[in-house]
Amino acid sequence: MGAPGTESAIALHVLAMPYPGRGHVNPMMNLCKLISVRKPDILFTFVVTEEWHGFIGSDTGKPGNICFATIPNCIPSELGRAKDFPGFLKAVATKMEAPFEQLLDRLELPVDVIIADTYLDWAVFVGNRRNIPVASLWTMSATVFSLFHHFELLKQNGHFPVELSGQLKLPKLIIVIMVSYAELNKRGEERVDYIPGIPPTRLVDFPTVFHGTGRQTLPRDLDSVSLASKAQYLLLTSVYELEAQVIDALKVKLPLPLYTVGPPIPYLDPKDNSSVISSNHDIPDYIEWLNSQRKGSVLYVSMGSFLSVSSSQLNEIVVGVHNSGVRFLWVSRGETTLFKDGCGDMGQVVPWCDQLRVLRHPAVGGFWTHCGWNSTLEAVYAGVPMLASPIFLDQTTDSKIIVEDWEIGWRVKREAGSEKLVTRDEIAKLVKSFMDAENSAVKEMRKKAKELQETCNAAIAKGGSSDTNLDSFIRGISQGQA
Ligand SMILES: O=c1ccn([C@@H]2O[C@H](COP(=O)(O)OP(=O)(O)O[C@H]3O[C@H](CO)[C@@H](O)[C@H](O)[C@H]3O)[C@@H](O)[C@H]2O)c(=O)[nH]1
Repeated sequence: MGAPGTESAIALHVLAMPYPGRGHVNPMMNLCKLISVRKPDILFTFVVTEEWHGFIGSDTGKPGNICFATIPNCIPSELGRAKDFPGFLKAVATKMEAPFEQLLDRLELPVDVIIADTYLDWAVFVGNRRNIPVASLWTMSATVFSLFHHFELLKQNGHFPVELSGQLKLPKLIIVIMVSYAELNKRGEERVDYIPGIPPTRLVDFPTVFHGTGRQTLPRDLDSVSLASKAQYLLLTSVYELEAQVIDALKVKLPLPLYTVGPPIPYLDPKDNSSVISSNHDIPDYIEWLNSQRKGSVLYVSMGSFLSVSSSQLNEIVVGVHNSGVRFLWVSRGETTLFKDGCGDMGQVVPWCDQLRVLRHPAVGGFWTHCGWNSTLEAVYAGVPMLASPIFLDQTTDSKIIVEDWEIGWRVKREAGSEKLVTRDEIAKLVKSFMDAENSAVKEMRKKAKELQETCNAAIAKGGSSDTNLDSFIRGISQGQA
């Protein structure tokens, strides 16, 4: 296991078990880093499949007291999991528990605490069976947790099941889900106003698993959220002030201590941009390119690490952004052929980037995002407004939060109703105005994004909500208290 120092120097042995997906592994690792900075005598064993170890095993920013341990590749490969998402979820639910237990038996140092992703609900049973406290880590918004938690209320109020016209259809071979508001009828516009702490929300903005074929996987979401209550702690990657009323309402209802500890990123000095803009030899080309762009002029485009929009829609987006005349940095996963004529000096296309570093770069003035919760929090942390283009799951709800509750973004699709693709001309117009620094609505939105950034900075500063919560959680696990 390679523990640093002697066993006696280790105050606590924590086993961290992320759900195998980028949007889950990243926040789990960052949480471990945040705890480890505060309490270097905690040893973390970070458990991933062998495949995931290949992806992240060379993490150079990881302190010595976080060590990897692997379980075999008992689930479908990350590289093809979007082809059969329900099948992937089933494998995660049924195939990982046994190797995880075998690993627990193999470890030399007994495990004092397990931090497991909420979607790995079997980890709660393992912990309870072995008398090891479990902290369940929820990597989506508190709002989405609460919507699952209050599922019965939706049923009682006739809001589940609802037939929103035209179900989302999944092609047999490749799941390419564009959340097509167009396919949802007027019922989708109805607002649900009785979930404690959640502002009135349209049905169409509920997680996609509440509608159509998305419902196939809803039982898993409901089970995981329900079983989280059997853990000893619930950790949320949200920031208290960003969803205060929802979190207060959940705290009243849940039988276990709940801590918001976000954003789950390695904190940097918010005023220090030197690592972003200074020149040195390991600066990637895209950062060099950003360094040469005007302040707030670049649109950063990233549609997530997993599912994608349909290729016809993507084509419209590529041409639309290009025609907008706005400069862009685009994370493209395999769709580079769409940039047929290259980008000239208008843009950069990269297969992957250090997203947080990009978002914090002064040249970046907007973020076209699929609204994954990590990306959403990173944009808030960086004070960057968003063009919300959700694809599936919780992203639809995040998009509503960004646009309606925080008012720091615009929807790419504003209305339910049309089945048509968003056209290149609509996109070009939208992007042009979204990035127009002289536009009064944009000025207001950028101001709000900066205010929310301040809120976020206050939460992680000494005595702020996330800072205090992290300390309380560490105290709790150190003293064996919930
Ligand atoms: O070029 C890139 C692209 C992404 N990222 C990082 O990858 C993570 C992506 O996470 P997220 O934005 O949450 O997207 P997904 O990977 O799609 O996240 C999954 O997990 C999230 C948390 O549960 C959910 O909110 C999403 O809906 C679900 O798709 C973020 O930390 C990004 O900074 C990079 O560093 N570089």
